[in-house]
Amino acid sequence: MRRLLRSFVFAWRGLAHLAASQRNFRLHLFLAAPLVIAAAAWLDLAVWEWAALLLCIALVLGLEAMNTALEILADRVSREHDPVIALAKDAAAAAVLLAALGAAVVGLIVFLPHL
Ligand SMILES: Nc1ncnc2c1ncn2[C@@H]1O[C@H](COP(=O)(O)OP(=O)(O)OP(=O)(O)O)[C@@H](O)[C@H]1O
Repeated sequence: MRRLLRSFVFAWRGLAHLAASQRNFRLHLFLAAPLVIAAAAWLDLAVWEWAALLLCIALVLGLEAMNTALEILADRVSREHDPVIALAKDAAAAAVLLAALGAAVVGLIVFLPHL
């Protein structure tokens, strides 16, 4: 039980760091996600629609977090210009982009019929 609690503390610390240091993460967490949730509540969406939207929010935020983790590690490995680090960072950025595009498509599929 104490181990589980410690894991939550570490994860919470990670969230606090992301919110304090990453502009994109802040935008998703404090602007995009609340807007989507407010619109979903206003439109009285079905359970599956809520599930799809919440999953998208979690996916985008989670991949933003992983992208930041990789950037931090890459910067610790080398601050010099390195084509391999560029590949790794670009791939992580692509993961975020793909999730954001998928979330946008899901948003259109869910919201358009209600509007
Ligand atoms: N050490 C490096 N060597 C080579 N290319 C790099 C290096 N660091 C960053 N880059 C290039 O710059 C891009 C942006 O990297 P950076 O670490 O500045 O991320 P960022 O601007 O903070 O991105 P994000 O908005 O996703 O947080 C990378 O995708 C990569 O193409």
